[in-house]
Amino acid sequence: MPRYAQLVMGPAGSGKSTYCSTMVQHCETLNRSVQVVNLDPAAEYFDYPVMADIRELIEVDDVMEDASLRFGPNGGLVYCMEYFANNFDWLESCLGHTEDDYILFDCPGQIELYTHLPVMKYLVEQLQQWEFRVCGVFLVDSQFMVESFKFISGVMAALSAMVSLEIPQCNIMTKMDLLSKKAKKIALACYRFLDPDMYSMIEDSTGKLRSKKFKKLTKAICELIDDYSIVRFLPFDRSDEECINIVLQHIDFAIQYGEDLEFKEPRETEEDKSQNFDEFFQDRADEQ
Ligand SMILES: Nc1nc2c(ncn2[C@@H]2O[C@H](COP(=O)(O)OP(=O)(O)OP(=O)(O)O)[C@@H](O)[C@H]2O)c(=O)[nH]1
Ligand SMILES: [Mg+2]
Repeated sequence: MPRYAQLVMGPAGSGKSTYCSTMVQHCETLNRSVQVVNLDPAAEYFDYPVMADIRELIEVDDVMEDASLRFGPNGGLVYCMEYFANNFDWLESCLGHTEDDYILFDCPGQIELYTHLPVMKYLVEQLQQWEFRVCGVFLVDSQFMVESFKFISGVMAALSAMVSLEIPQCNIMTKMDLLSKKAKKIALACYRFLDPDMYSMIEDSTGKLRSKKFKKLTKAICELIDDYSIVRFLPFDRSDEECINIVLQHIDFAIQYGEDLEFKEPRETEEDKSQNFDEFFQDRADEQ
């Protein structure tokens, strides 16, 4: 039986931990069992029950206090994640092996983990060896939509995670509830941000630039994103059950969740019913 995992990634403060707790609550109402693993060694607060917590293995504060290592918060976190990558047996013992596991991994917010460090790739490979089907879930704060430059960098971050992890990935625009009604309507109606139209981004962003060099560079970056044409976003509003459901369905589809679940009897078609009626009346006629 396959096991299922969502790797919840994204820049600091993009709403990863909130996404995990919202999903857990949503799945509870659907009567689906979903567990969460905290992979953020610097996490201080989250409001979901954890099945495993990386802080039991290593904590950033301990690394920073170590006089021989002398790391700051970011270096300390990278050290912790590398330590974690060398100790996957800890994770294996925490995960155990239940059939039809569905686990959310709440990852840290350091962007370099998704752009060029190999730790997340090692984790994906390890999970795949343990028969997990992994879907990347990359969160970007919807406040990024306010400015084209910010948005382009958000798209680039999502794209580098997609390219480096080589797994199905759903990109999600979080905190949609914070957008004003008008902004939300525009975002949803014209799909400019959800299905990025890089050519209108070029016009938007290069108009403000004076330097020709930067104009050219921005244009080249936008064209690169457009060439890949695989970055799309789903809106995520934690107060809207329908919205949460659509996101979950996309992810389930990407990892084919439910494909191996027990087969349910199809409903009888009209033809079957009439056949049964025919048999019934035949039996009654035979009896008489
Ligand atoms: N209104 C609103 N606030 C949100 C939403 N998601 C997250 N927040 C708030 O944004 C802040 C950061 O959210 P977190 O879930 O901690 O973000 P994170 O990505 O886990 O942050 P790090 O682990 O520090 O990288 C918190 O104050 C949340 O309450 C959302 O959908 N709507
Ligand atoms: Mg968090």
